[in-house]
Amino acid sequence: MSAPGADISLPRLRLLVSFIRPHWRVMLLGLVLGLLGNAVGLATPMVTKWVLDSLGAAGSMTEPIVALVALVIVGAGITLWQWILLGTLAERVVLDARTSIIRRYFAARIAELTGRPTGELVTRVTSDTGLLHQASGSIIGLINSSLALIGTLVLMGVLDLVLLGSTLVAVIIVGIIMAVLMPSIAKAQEAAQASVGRLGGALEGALRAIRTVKASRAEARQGDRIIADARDSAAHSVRAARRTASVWTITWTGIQLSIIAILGIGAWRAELGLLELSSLIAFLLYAFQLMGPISELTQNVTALQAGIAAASRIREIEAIDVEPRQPATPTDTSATGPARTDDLPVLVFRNVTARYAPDTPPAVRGINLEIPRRGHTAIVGPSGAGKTTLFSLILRFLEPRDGELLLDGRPYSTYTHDEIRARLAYVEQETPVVPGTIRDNLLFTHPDATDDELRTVLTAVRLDEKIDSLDEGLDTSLSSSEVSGGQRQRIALARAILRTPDVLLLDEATAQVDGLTEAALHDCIRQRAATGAVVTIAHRLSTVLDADSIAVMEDGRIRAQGTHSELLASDELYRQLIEALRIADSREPDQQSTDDLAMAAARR
Ligand SMILES: Nc1ncnc2c1ncn2[C@@H]1O[C@H](COP(=O)(O)OP(=O)(O)OP(=O)(O)O)[C@@H](O)[C@H]1O
Repeated sequence: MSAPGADISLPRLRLLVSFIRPHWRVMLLGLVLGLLGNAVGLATPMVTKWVLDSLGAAGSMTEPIVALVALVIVGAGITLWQWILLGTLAERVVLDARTSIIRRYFAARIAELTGRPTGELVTRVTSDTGLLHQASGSIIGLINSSLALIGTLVLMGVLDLVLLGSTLVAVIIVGIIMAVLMPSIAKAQEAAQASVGRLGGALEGALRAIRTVKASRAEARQGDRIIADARDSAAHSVRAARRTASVWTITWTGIQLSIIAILGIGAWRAELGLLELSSLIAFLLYAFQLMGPISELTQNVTALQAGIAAASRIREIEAIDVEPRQPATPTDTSATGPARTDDLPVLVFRNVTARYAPDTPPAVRGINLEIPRRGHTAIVGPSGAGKTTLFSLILRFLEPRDGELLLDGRPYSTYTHDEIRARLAYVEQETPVVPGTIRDNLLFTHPDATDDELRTVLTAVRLDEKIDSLDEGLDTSLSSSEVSGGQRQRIALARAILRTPDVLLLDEATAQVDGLTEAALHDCIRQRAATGAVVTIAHRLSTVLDADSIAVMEDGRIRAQGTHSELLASDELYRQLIEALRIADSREPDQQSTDDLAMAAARR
């Protein structure tokens, strides 16, 4: 990605300033300290001239020397204070930006996050925010160094206008070189940063799929692909480094040549009696000092450009859509819905159509489905039939385009996302556990659950003995290899049944699970279905046979619904699915899913 130009245009500068604005008081103090520091720096050569002018005048040397020492000490104190102040400010700006992005990520709609490479999202927090660090002090630095430059030139002019003329020639040449080279340095830095973002995305994806990468013997190829992004970043950074080096070298040489010129012209003018020797020395001191503001200007412009690029990448993230915190339709008395009775279905789909993007065909259409307050509803169907989309709608990861969902007879729009999810428990198929220990995972939804409650659910999923056998028990990290895939699924199940949810949503793993896990799963489904609602995306015959009601999906629609025997008698696709599941069950148990089975059925 190349951000639109690397210029320091006003709107882009405003973007950077927006990160620093909350800290304007500290900025102001930093600026005042900077100005004081400048004044001290500018005064030093003049006081040196005072020392030289007092040479020979007995007894009058003390004052200027004391003043010189005082200037050095005060200058050091001011520099130290400003340094610490601006360093702290920079860290605060970075922390603020990181906090804001992290909060945004967790508030975002699922589609906003799943549509971007995870690693790139991570890079925005870790790497881009870092660039704000230097940039935060660069605005003050720019003001300071510009004023120092002007102040130095003015005082040089006070000392000798002819010498100032030769100095100005050097300064103008340096200025032109900077103006030409600086934008290209910023562009190169920006491109390097974009490559780092791509690298993060690709690396994260590849590490996530490391088993497949290795099994496919694709380590070298995959590594090369990602290293290409790293190389790309390095190439841009090297270009930036080369240009920065050129700017520096030319600036240094320019200043040194101008000092030699000043020395020559100054000595000649002193000989003619047009310039005092003390003034020449003071002028030379200013000429040496000139390097300070010029190099500061260079560094600050570079930091500012990098910061502006980072700021626009960070603000881009702030444009991502978040889930609303308030219900779309505020609840009024008429919207509270019918009284909650056992007959009232807990969830209802009323003619629901949903699509993932405005220009894509609907993923599900015309869905009418009731989930009773008690019992097990299984959803079956071939791959792409819309099973996961149905779950996404229930969990409100996706909003219907037409129709509506009801919870306890009340439209979803009258609830907040939080209120709805508080009534559900969800066991996802692919990543059922979060990073951390077993305890962290169990307490994830209800952090206040007691150890007794944890033990009860662990017993229910037949994990109690396993946990007891672990050295660190509940505090065993899930990154440890001591916990198998099936056990992870049971941990997720235990978490889901911890506080008896109204609706347990279970996306059954397509991969084969061990016997113990399968048995635990079915016990839990049965127990939960006796008192609450369980909805499964079923991939196993035993789960389907367990269900009180089965919805058969095909091509985004529910084509049939009923009990197992009703569907066997009435629905051809269901018969094919079941036949395929039977074949799968009678075969060596492996990675069968209804998806593969449906394909098998289709071939028959
Ligand atoms: N994030 C997405 N963006 C765009 N289209 C999507 C997205 N997720 C699913 N779809 C499309 O929506 C339709 C239904 O997909 P869905 O994932 O709900 O099916 P499924 O029955 O769960 O399939 P599977 O069993 O393979 O997971 C498919 O045509 C799919 O291509």
